[in-house]
Amino acid sequence: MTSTVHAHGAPEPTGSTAYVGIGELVTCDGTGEVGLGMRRDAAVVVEDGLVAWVGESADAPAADRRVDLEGRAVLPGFVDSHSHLVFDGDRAAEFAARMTGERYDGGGIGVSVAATRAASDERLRELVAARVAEMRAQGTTTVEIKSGYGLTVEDEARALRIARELTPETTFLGAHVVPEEARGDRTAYVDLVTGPMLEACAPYARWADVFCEPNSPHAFTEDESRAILLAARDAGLELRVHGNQLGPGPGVQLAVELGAASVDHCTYLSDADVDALVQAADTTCATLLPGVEFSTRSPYPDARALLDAGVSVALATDCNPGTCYSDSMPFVIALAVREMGMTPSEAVYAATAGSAKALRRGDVGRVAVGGPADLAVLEAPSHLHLAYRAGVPIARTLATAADRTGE
Ligand SMILES: N=CN[C@@H](CCC(=O)O)C(=O)O
Ligand SMILES: [Zn+2]
Repeated sequence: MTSTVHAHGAPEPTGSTAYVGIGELVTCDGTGEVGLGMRRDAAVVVEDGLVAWVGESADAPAADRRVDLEGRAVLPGFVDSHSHLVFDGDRAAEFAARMTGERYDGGGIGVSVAATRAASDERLRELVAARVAEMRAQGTTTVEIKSGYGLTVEDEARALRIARELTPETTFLGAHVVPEEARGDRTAYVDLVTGPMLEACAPYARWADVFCEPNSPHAFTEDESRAILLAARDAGLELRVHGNQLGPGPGVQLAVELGAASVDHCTYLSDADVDALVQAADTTCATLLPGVEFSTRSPYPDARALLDAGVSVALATDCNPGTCYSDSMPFVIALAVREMGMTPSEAVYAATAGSAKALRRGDVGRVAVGGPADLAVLEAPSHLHLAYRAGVPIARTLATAADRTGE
């Protein structure tokens, strides 16, 4: 375990801290409006990285330190359950081309693969750490990180080793695309992913993921995806799927069939896909990534319809160099409200407890006594301001529990 860090890198002091004068405390305890568990004039006492007490500010017990938040809102730190932070290189020109009409088809991933392979361990480690620090500065306290820009046995294992230094939520994505050198023999590449690559990566990964997308020549078919996910499951990894991003496809049904924790994107869904997600709501979340629709000029998924049908909806950034180079959960919340029909409360829940569910984590994404003290604070009196003041940096991490490195 590494030591606890504040958003700005200062160590969390040992002993207890009473955060008092919280104008609005969002606990996500499942009660009240959409489960947000809101309390007014609240206080939270944090001790050694854990929440030790929650209650009325006036009743707060004595602590080693007392911090008056003067009416600010406090909420669980955001849970970003989908990111691809281990990369080098720049694809800003690809983004600019899309803004004038170019379509995204996954072809640019090869550019990031070449740059990432060429980077030293030290440089990659610095890049990933800086991105995680940027997330924390905006209120994110749990992050999932995928591999997928290595696509050789050594480069994928390296990406996961580096990611594992920062989070236990690491995901093996050797099946991101078929790399250029393997295009002539897709079967051989699938054999590599399900064989030596999986074996080298499994020790550093909790999850396995596949870019299942018949609408991209670079990604994986339903049969290829099933074979890769089954092999990963046999190796002890839990499953997630990139599905239905570029058009209708088999991703959602496959994720549900295999009991994946989440199917991510869900931009193009059929009625049968929605039905399957409703049936599987206890097991499989639909993780929506509206930063991708923003950055690829694509239609947004209909979150309103999914929520009304009873689907478990999560929100995440998908921070990556191609489809969304933003690691801002407040930006995602604002898009979810403005473009996908979610209420501000639904969006905050989906970005905290909902996204924790997509990682099968019952401990994070909520504020509960005995749980990790992962807290975000707003320069605002209410969670409504996250969407209301879009683009303004009002969220920051207030406290984090000890970094959970999975070691
Ligand atoms: N679609 C697959 N992977 C990423 C994009 C990766 C890239 O373009 O570099 C995504 O989730 O959108
Ligand atoms: Zn992704």
